[in-house]
Amino acid sequence: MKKLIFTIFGSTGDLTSRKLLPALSKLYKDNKIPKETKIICLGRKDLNTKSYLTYMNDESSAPLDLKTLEQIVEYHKIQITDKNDYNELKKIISKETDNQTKQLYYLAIGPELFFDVAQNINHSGLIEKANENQLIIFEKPFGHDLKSAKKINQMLWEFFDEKQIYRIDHYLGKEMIQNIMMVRFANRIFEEVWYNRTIKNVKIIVKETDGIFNRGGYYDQSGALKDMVQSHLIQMLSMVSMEVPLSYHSEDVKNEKVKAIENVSFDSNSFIFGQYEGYLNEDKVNKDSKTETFVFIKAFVNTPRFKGVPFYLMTGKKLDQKESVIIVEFEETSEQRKWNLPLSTNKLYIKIAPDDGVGLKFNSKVPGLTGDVQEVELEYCAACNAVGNLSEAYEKLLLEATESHKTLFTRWDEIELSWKLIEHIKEKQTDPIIYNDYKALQVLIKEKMDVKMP
Ligand SMILES: NC(=O)C1=CN([C@@H]2O[C@H](COP(=O)(O)OP(=O)(O)OC[C@H]3O[C@@H](n4cnc5c(N)ncnc54)[C@H](OP(=O)(O)O)[C@@H]3O)[C@@H](O)[C@H]2O)C=CC1
Ligand SMILES: O=C1O[C@H](COP(=O)(O)O)[C@@H](O)[C@H](O)[C@H]1O
Repeated sequence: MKKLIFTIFGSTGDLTSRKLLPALSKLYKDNKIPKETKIICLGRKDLNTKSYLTYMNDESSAPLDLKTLEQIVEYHKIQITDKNDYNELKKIISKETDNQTKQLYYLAIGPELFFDVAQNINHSGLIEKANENQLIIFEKPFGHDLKSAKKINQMLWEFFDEKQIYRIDHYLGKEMIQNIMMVRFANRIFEEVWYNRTIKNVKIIVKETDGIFNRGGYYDQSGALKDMVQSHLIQMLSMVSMEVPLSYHSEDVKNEKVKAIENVSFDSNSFIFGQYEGYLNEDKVNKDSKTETFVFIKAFVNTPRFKGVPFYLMTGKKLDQKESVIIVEFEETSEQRKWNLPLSTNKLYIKIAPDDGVGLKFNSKVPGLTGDVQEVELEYCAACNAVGNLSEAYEKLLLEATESHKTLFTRWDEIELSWKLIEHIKEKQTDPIIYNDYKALQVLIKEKMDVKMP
């Protein structure tokens, strides 16, 4: 690839300021994308390139690398839902393009706009079907329910080849999510015990301290189930529970993930939905909204390997800390049971954020003249061992897309099945309880399900 044109629809939004622009400027600075890169940012706001970058810098939670971005960004005001504006866009892009140019079209917009924008891109000839130099990337959530997701996907297959379609789940770009397969399949000590006879339960946890910022318009229609469970949590669950793939090629891995998702069921008595106190005062949130900002679910993966093992899924906003982690808890040994001592169970921690790493808790003798036993932890810090900083998920994903690698992107059947699961949960959804303290939720989970969530 000699030249790259990266076009962003929804370029004035939160995702672009906090994730896409920082990732693109870093990739450019590190010479990971061509010297001849142009980022075409499209929006409705009346801005020029200079005022756009100033605006985005103000909006971003951390300062942008303006020096780099000034070299590659071009802002254009267009109405992305108006097909007539695409003639102008085509002229802008054609000016920069030859047959060596890779063109990526990134839809950093809500799914309600996917249809119009994809159709306009197709009808204006910006992307020709089967041209593998022209790719289209969709942010999550892909649709807002099963029906809309199917409709979008059907339309995409009319306009584009599957090879041109990239559906993002940014958790797949995270270092430790990619490490799940390594930990499972490249270590005899884990591979041997990855079964229901040795695994007691699995906890998949994504806690956030932040609220919804100014995303009320989107979030209030979505809630934690559609915003987080449908994508990130189900992806994590499938990677922990899938069978050994035939090979580590994208399609083989996805085939196994799909089989795992197909076998998921829920204990509907376990469901807990919460809404943080003050949510109703957030901008663009309905004053009587019942949208959940917290969810706890007990799930099962009904495969011979995992039948009977509870998978506790939990995610929420305004909780005690920012933490994404998978905890695999193992059964007691038969000796432990015999001794009837209060010994801990072994626990494997796959730490996704804020620290990237792996931890293993096990029992060990207290050193010295005592026979006591204590729980100790072995820790591996991936970030500490990386050369330079670990790359952020979006850096990895954008780079993969520029190189036409699809392993870290989701396939349609994964998304379709995940939406089916969300529909099952939604059928049993109850009004959320109001919380202002994570401890109260912990107590509730303990009382209701007899499980201690960290
Ligand atoms: N923010 C995040 O951390 C994450 C976001 N996502 C996903 O990315 C997508 C974008 O999210 P985010 O950036 O947070 O959303 P924002 O609400 O911050 O931004 C939405 C963008 O879409 C544009 N837009 C909205 N409606 C229209 C319209 N009718 N016509 C033209 N442009 C429109 C807005 O333009 P204008 O400024 O003119 O209103 C803005 O640029 C969503 O699907 C979200 O789920 C996924 C993962 C994380
Ligand atoms: O997709 C989303 O993810 C973020 C959490 O991602 P993380 O990388 O910070 O763990 C979440 O805040 C947001 O609501 C959701 O849309």
